[in-house]
Amino acid sequence: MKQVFDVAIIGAGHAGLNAVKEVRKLTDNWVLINGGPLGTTCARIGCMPSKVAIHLADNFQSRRRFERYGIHGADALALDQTSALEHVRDLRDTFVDLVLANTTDEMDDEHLLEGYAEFIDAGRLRVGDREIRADSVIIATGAKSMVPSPWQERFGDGILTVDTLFEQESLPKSVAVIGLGPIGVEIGQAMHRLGVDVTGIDHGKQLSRIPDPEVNRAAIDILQREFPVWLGHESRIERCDAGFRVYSGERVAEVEKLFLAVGRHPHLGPLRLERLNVPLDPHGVPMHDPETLRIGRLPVYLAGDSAGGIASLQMAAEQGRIAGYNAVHRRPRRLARKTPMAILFTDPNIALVGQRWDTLDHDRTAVALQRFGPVGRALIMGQNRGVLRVYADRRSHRILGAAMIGPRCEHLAHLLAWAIECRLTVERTLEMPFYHPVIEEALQDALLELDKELSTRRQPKRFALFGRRTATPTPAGA
Ligand SMILES: Cc1cc2nc3c(=O)[nH]c(=O)nc-3n(C[C@H](O)[C@H](O)[C@H](O)COP(=O)(O)OP(=O)(O)OC[C@H]3O[C@@H](n4cnc5c(N)ncnc54)[C@H](O)[C@@H]3O)c2cc1C
Ligand SMILES: NC(=O)c1ccc[n+]([C@@H]2O[C@H](COP(=O)([O-])OP(=O)(O)OC[C@H]3O[C@@H](n4cnc5c(N)ncnc54)[C@H](O)[C@@H]3O)[C@@H](O)[C@H]2O)c1
Repeated sequence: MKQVFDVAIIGAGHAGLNAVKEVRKLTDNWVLINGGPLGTTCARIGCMPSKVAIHLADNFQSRRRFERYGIHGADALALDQTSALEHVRDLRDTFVDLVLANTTDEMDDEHLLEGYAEFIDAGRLRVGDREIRADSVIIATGAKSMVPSPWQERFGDGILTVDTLFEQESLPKSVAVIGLGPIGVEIGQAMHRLGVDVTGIDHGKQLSRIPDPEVNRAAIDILQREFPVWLGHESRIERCDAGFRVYSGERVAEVEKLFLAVGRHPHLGPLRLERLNVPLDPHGVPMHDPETLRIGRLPVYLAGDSAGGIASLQMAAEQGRIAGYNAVHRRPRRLARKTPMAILFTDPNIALVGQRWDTLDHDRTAVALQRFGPVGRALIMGQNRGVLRVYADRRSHRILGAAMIGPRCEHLAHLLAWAIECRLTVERTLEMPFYHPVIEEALQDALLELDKELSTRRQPKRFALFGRRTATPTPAGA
């Protein structure tokens, strides 16, 4: 068996698989090492199965609008949770098969090694009883759901996470979702809509750390109409006959199970990184160049969730490509800075684009607020809850960022991200084509509001005079 490679890639998620694609353009002397099941976090427990569950739950939820439309009998509709979970697993298996078919299935034993890797030093790895030498190493080991050890020790039998949820035969009757980040909010709402009695709890005051206070308020308000959302207190848990009693400040819920979504942390423990002798950040992530992804001067690179930055599929793939390229080239490529975007697939969607509220220079920023209440398309869809906030620079008139909760905001977020990426001004964006009746008209209205504010500020004196002169009504027919 081969022992010496140009590159060893640790982890067969999207980061590792994209690294392989880059590396194999230059050399065939590489090995991909993967511990745990193949098929990627995205396809097995992450983006894909969660969105299947959400889609299913949203479809079932739409029965609540039927009576309004004159469609009777919705009360008789019932959801078979076992079949619903089977459907999630079926589609999950399809996604996993698609990943495997295009990647690891075609790799031979010389290129794919199953097992957990640990460093002996920067150029040597141990996988089981095998020692591997590599000129460069790419760490792409993903992240792991956090479960605080005291809770694991005392309540482990009652804890669900995204790693175990979709393996259940049926859902619990009641659940406390602890942690309302993207996972807690998306899965919490889906479980509620699938018939689980959900209580959502977070020790922070923001839902999913939404920095814009208007959007955060609207998101809390909208979710709270479906199930209790308790924010701002540490949770205390004890066992009771029903399962668990969960306290949050003055409030208490009795639930059958606990769904923990308190964060996912880089999965670096088994790698024995201390043997690299490099400084680690407080989360145990080696200090590395965020653009080249290289760790100090070692021929070792970090990519994807294991790098500890934003956990998103596109970011993992892109970092994998950069790490793969840099592992086999002398002149490094740098990670391009793209307009940040985060989309939560709740109903309605929550999205953040570009500059966040808490990083804006508020003296220089014009802010428009558009509610989805009166938006024609949203009314037609019966989904007119939510608010859109768009930020623009008062001097350059460029769009800086946005935060929103509203129907189909996944698409508005992309339009805005592309406008920001192209450095478009409010005026130029308004020159783009808009159709009717579409959700994008909410954006058009927000931009018109910004345009009005920016033009008023641009020429305050002239407009004031002009305004006074024309204040006298023109005689009809003049
Ligand atoms: C529930 C959920 C929903 C999500 N939804 C979205 C979404 O809607 N949109 C979005 O953009 N992102 C979403 N994400 C995030 C996205 O899935 C991840 O950012 C992405 O999949 C990370 O890819 P990766 O390659 O870094 O890691 P992974 O896909 O986790 O791959 C890491 C691999 O390394 C292996 N490994 C670990 N340690 C070792 C070791 N020592 N030796 C060998 N192998 C090892 C692991 O077993 C695994 O196979 C979601 C995540 C979750 C959990
Ligand atoms: N649609 C998407 O893009 C999507 C969906 C799901 C997950 N993800 C990614 O997966 C990663 C993990 O998501 P996540 O939601 O698990 O993590 P997260 O770190 O984003 O959120 C964790 C939440 O738990 C709270 N929390 C932490 N400890 C707590 C405690 N002891 N008690 C109560 N609340 C506590 C935090 O305040 C925070 O709101 C994120 O980086 C996210 O971007 C993305």
